[in-house]
Amino acid sequence: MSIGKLIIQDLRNIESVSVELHSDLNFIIGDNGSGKSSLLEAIFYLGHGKSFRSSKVENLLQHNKASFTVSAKTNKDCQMGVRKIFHGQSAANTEIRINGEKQTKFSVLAKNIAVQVITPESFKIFFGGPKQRRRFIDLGLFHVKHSFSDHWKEFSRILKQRNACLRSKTSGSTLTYWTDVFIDSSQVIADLRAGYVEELTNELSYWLKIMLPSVSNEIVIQYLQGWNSKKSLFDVLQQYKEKELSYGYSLFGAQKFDVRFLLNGASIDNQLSRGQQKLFLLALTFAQAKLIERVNLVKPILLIDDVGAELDIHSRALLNNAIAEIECQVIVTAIDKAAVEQLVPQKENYKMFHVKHGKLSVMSE
Ligand SMILES: Nc1ncnc2c1ncn2[C@@H]1O[C@H](COP(=O)(O)OP(=O)(O)OP(=O)(O)O)[C@@H](O)[C@H]1O
Repeated sequence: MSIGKLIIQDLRNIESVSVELHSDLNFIIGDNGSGKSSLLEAIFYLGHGKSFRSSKVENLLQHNKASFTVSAKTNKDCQMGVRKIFHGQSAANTEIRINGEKQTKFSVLAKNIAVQVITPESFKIFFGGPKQRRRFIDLGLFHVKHSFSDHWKEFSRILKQRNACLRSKTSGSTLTYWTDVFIDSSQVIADLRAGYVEELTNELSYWLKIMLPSVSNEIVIQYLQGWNSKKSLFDVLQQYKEKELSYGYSLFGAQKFDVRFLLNGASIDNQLSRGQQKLFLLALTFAQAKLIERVNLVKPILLIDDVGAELDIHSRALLNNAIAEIECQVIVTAIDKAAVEQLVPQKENYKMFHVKHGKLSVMSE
């Protein structure tokens, strides 16, 4: 899947844009504050129903406007659109349409369009707390293992109930019941994730060979399921029953999973340079995109914001090799043409746009 026509209205500094994107590769060039990231925000919103930079969706709304709209026509003739309408400070309505039909859930849109973004901040966040890593892995699972979404909803419901018991210090049969179902549900989620991480690891090695060839054979993904892998979750919860009751929430289980990226057995963020970390994250994202494509037959859309940041000429050339290989729609932003010089293909198989004050124009050579 790739986006052909993209229409954006009243999103950040973009008042009105209607543009025909290239199905493979697009460059968005513009000064700081011109609206490059806003354009990526619009596409990301279509795939995720949220912003990639802010937890508040109202930050996407252009000042003094009451709604914003993003719509796209894909190369498969699928027309999809979202309008977010705000009423005063907090409440907002979301109107979602696919091929003219009203939809109530973003997940329906997300099944039709898989969008992944890499920004200069991504790698810092990614190697920081576990939140981003969990989100990344579960996004892949959502697209690749179709039963995951229902299992995850069920797990979240059970976790809530179990936490309510622990919070209110309800021990006895009610806690036993919720603990039993929590264990079963955690195991289902953990098995799905373990399978997915294994697939991702295999795919990653292919992309690392292209983007980080010098260390590609030494990098592994370590999966931490959320409790000691040498013990059953039942035994762990027995052992820490009092501790969980005193904390008032579940300390172990599938909600606590994480992944570590190791180079020769030690965390890669202490060993790779920032540019290499960015290449690693790109390789990981490309690997995930490829898995999504293989299973869904929907080509993900990759957004790379400010590609020049952290990457030297050599690294950009490596990224170029990966972009040539990925066969997904790629949208790259940069502050000037020089930053994308190594990424521009020989054949004119791309489009380059200039953005200024939230307006887009096709750039001539
Ligand atoms: N809600 C909003 N309404 C109107 N304008 C906004 C809103 N939020 C941000 N802006 C403005 O939009 C402009 C574009 O921001 P954006 O992040 O897209 O820039 P950019 O081209 O990616 O710049 P940089 O290269 O610095 O990252 C900024 O000048 C910002 O002040």
